[in-house]
Amino acid sequence: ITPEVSIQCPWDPVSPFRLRGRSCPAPIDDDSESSANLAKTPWTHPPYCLSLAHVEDKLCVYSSSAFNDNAGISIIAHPSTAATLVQAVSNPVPAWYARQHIAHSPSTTTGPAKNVKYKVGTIPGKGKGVIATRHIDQFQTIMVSFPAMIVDNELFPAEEDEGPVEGPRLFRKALAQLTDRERFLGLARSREHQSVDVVEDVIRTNAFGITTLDGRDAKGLYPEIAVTLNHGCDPNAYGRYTKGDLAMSAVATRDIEPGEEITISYLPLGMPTTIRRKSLANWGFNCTCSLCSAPKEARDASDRRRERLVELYYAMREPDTEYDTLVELTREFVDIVQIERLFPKVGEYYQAFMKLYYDYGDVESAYRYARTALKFAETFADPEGGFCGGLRGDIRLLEDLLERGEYPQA
Ligand SMILES: C[S@@+](CC[C@H](N)C(=O)[O-])C[C@H]1O[C@@H](n2cnc3c(N)ncnc32)[C@H](O)[C@@H]1O
Repeated sequence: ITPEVSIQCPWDPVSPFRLRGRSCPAPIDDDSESSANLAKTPWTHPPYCLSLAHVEDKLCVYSSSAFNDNAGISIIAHPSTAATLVQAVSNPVPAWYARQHIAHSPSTTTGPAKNVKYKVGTIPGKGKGVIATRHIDQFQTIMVSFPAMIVDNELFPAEEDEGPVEGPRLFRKALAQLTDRERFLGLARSREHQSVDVVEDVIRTNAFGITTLDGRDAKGLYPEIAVTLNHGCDPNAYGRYTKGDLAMSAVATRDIEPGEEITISYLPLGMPTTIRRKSLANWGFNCTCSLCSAPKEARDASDRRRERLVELYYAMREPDTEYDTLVELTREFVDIVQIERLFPKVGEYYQAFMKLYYDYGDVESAYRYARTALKFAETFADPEGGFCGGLRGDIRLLEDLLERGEYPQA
């Protein structure tokens, strides 16, 4: 690693408090030459690196004690990934707004809990949970959390495989360098009976899957969200991750009234009961959410609708599907999405519709679906992420086609 080399940061921050187009600092690791650059970074400890047997580059622990109002962060990543995280970790902006929602944790609250529309209370059958105290509008951000840890998925092979033997050493260092260790250790574990490292267990049980700016899959641990929000199979909130500032927010998928429990889905949305049960086994609890505890007929009806969505998805793609049939199938699909309230998936679904209608030469409908897809994606996905960027490009292309009128009519 050559310290002088500065790579172009793949992120143009949206925040007005940060500069556009700044380059990322050079990657640094534990060799003496590169650690001379430590002062230019937010890292408060020298990188602690291990060369893993089957991995090309080193994996290192990077920590910043000041991050997120001194809660601290530890990151286990390749040096090149850590370099792309420097901007987000240096950003002092999140502190005031990340902390304003932690009303239930006075020891860590530095300011008045303004705008907090919920409280933490007891939920029958689920332990603690989050309850709305005021009306929350659909699409509103309910809470924001910043990560205590980010770990490259290299340390998390498939459940049945053993992780690299060096894993526990990296995990231990990451925990030791965390300012607020209680915030981490207070989280649930689900493999206490097995010989799994505590840090690994906490992360496997509570972390969200995220992608770093350089496209690496990782796990992000967001304690405030993980410790409070219970799982719902028909949730009224959705976890939205924004790469540029590393925030995870809970966004309302529909209007929420005071007294309602706020839930997110721990699983991909839209799964039928049997698959949900199997997947939830990973968390080791019997789901008592509104859908799982609904009468059997209601659950079966929901399952049928969810299974029907998959059938429709394939039927719409059949090459011999007539245009009129496509329109009918789309209507049925949209109706089910409404009934099952799968609003965070509208971006993805409507993007697929855009492609299909375009293939049928119906550019006007393709354009309408693309616009709606973008509106939902900007709410539930990362507005600066690749999915939204791709949609914006598609919309420009479709606008251009519509303006020129140069396309075969449906
Ligand atoms: C991240 S914690 C959420 C807060 C937790 N209720 C508590 O009191 O600490 C996840 C745990 O909450 C419980 N939980 C979450 N969603 C649930 C659900 N839908 N049904 C039953 N228990 C649930 C399970 O014990 C699960 O392991």
